[in-house]
Order: sequence, then C-alpha cells, then structure tokens
Amino acid sequence: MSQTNDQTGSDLLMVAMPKGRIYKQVIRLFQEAGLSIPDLEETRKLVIEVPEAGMSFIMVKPVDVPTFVEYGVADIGIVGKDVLMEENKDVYELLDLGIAKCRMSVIGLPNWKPTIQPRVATKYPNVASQYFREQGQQVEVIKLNGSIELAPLIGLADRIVDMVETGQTLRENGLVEMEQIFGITSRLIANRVSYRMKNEAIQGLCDRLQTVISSAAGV
Ligand SMILES: Nc1ncnc2c1ncn2[C@@H]1O[C@H](COP(=O)(O)OP(=O)(O)OP(=O)(O)O)[C@@H](O)[C@H]1O
Ligand SMILES: O=P(O)(O)OC[C@H]1O[C@H](OP(=O)(O)OP(=O)(O)O)[C@H](O)[C@@H]1O
Repeated sequence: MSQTNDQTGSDLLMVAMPKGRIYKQVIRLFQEAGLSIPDLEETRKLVIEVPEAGMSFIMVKPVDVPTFVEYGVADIGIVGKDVLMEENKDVYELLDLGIAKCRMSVIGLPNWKPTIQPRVATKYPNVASQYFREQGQQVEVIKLNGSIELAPLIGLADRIVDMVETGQTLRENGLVEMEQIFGITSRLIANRVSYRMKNEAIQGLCDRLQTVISSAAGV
C-alpha cells in the first residue's frame, strides 16, 4: 500500500469507525496490519486525523456507519452484518473481518405456542419482517432499541429476533433459541465512488487486513 507521511485533509482515507463493542477489535486488527492507530476511545473528538496511517477517522454509532459511507462523507467503514442487512444501503461490502462473531436468531420461551397474529419484538424490523414473510408467517413486528429479551418475559411479544453470542442473556432469562437466521461478523464496506477514485489506497488496506485475517484463520 502506498502511504506517505505528508498526506493531509482530503488525501486521507476517511474511515467511519463504530463506537462501542466492535471498536477495540477493529483497532487491534488495524494495528496487526501495521497501521499505527491510537486508541481513539480516549478522546471525545469525533474527527481524528492519523496522517501517518494515511487515514482520518469519524467516530459514529454502529447503526449509522452505512449511512456515512453511502453518502460518501466516509470512504470506507466497519459495520456488523446485522446492520448491513437491516439498513440495506447502497455500498460495496469488501471484506469479512471475522470479528464480533454472533448470529441473528428467533428466540422465545420454551413453552411458546403459535397464535393467530403473533407479535415479534426486535431491533431489526426489516430483517424480521423479511424472514417471517419468507417463512409464510404473518406477524406484527414491534421495534425496540434494547433489552429485547424482556419482551417475551412480560408479554409484549410472543417471540423476538435478536443477536446471540454466548447465549448468556438467553439462559439468564429462561429463553431458548428457536431458529438461526444468519451468522454475523463485522465487514469492511466502501462508498461506490470512493472505491473507484481511491482504489489503490482502499485495495491496499483490504490486502493488508486480508493477510492478518487469513493468518488468524490459519489459511
Ligand atoms: N453480543 C454480541 N456479541 C458479538 N457481537 C455483537 C454482540 N452484540 C452486538 N454485536 C456486534 O457489534 C455491533 C455493535 O454492537 P454495539 O452493541 O456496540 O452497538 P449498538 O447495538 O448500536 O449499541 P448501542 O445502541 O448501545 O450503541 C453489532 O452491530 C453486532 O454486529
Ligand atoms: O448471547 P450473549 O453473549 O448474551 O449476547 C447477546 C446479547 O448482546 C446484545 O445485547 P447488548 O449487550 O447490545 O444489549 P442491548 O441490546 O440490550 O442494548 C444482544 O442484543 C443480546 O441481548
């Protein structure tokens, strides 16, 4: 990857970086790929230039990453497959980073019984609607923003569609995983125009990251 130390402003690759859970894993991956990224979580700054890595970072909510990338204010971004499926934005999905592994599942109480117009609570209404439509099941989807597992416990919904990683949240709330919908990992995405205009830099980054991912996977 051709990187110089004199890149400034718009020469830098603008990266939409998700705040929160994925962040530390992404930074580790970038550092293993030889990119000297400081711990950006230490600061409340939202735009952080790292000229020595040829990149500038904007710190955003994970769910907003595809929006910043689709509009081209970020050239690339890192986002979970769950968000990509839900948001369905017009971006290139370049690389499976293999981090933040979990799965999207249908979850319910063990004694769940089908009802006429079942209610499904979820943070992912598009994913849930599409899944049940494909299953030929009519459901009412209720959008929540967190603590989704609460819904079947207190009678808000019959089932939920949510992520499962270790299964701890399910176990501690007496819920069971009924069906797995798809597997989730974090992905590197790119704006369509940026991918053409800044191809050398973006492809170079992909190649560096791919080397780390492949060696971690023992390929
Ligand atoms: N339990 C989990 N295990 C592994 N990966 C997860 C888990 N929960 C979420 N993820 C992945 O991490 C991404 C970001 O999750 P995170 O909880 O940081 O953001 P969020 O859901 O937008 O939270 P908040 O609304 O609290 O900011 C998700 O989109 C998903 O890809
Ligand atoms: O299988 P586990 O390892 O228990 O992980 C799964 C939990 O993690 C996520 O919740 P999060 O921590 O983001 O909380 P929230 O959705 O309630 O905000 C997800 O929505 C599940 O509740």
